Amino acid sequence: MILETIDYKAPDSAAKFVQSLKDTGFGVLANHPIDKALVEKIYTEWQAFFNSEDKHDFLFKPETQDGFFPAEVSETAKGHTVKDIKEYYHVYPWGRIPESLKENILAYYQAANELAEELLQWIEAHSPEDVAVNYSIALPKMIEGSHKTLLRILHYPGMTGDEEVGAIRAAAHEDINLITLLPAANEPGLQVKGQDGEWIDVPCDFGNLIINIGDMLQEASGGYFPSTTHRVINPVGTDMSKPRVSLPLFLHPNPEVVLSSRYTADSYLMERLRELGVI
Ligand SMILES: O=C(O)CCC(=O)C(=O)O
Ligand SMILES: [Fe+2]
Repeated sequence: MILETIDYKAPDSAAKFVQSLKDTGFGVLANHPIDKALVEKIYTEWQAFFNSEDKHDFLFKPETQDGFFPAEVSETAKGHTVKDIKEYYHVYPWGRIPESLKENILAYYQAANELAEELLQWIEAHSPEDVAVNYSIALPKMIEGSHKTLLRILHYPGMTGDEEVGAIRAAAHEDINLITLLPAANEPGLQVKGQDGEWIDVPCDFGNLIINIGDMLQEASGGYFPSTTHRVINPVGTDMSKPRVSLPLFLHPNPEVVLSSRYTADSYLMERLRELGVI
């Protein structure tokens, strides 16, 4: 499997991008409209937040799921028994956000949502007719004004050597949502699983934007777009002590959106969160 980086501004970018999503579940865009300087500022200021004790004032609320999730309550991926080596913060525009971090993170949330709408339009336009006919409403409409779309700021601390045996930064998993937008993180580690079972590094040049299909779009497209397994591996050697920050935006439809004859967005999400043990 090859993950080709696609120039967002090229005349055939939409067709190439959607082909990549169909073939691999992933698409990598260069030359896209997300402001790199903004992303860099966010990495720096959130790294400082995770290094401070302030984060404990924002402990997540189980009912609303916004706020800080310490490493002790971090996720265990579906089918795994060992917790991931990570802590994270869930940003929703309606949720709690540290005052000094609000401006940049909300600017990013909005810009990334706008781009996501355009990319869903690309996916809609390049879905074969027999697939598109099953979308209950246009894909960009599914996320319009959604309060469920989640921006997660992930902090993977530098490794100390005391980590639980078998634990990695993010164990192999699939995303639950429609699509995920992820700026290349400040350190490598993200890998995607090819159909032959081999792990491939996702091109992580700073400035790339990585997009992947989640289970909800796999469901809505009757399996045409695959929700591909991915993971984040631990750094080794001299990079071992380097922390890593990443910023996935999980695009979630409005809860009442019909995904398929089996699920609405809400019933699907609830089933998956129960499996993850976070509700
Ligand atoms: O940190 C990353 O690069 C990816 C994280 C991820 O896959 C997730 O949180 O679902
Ligand atoms: Fe993921």
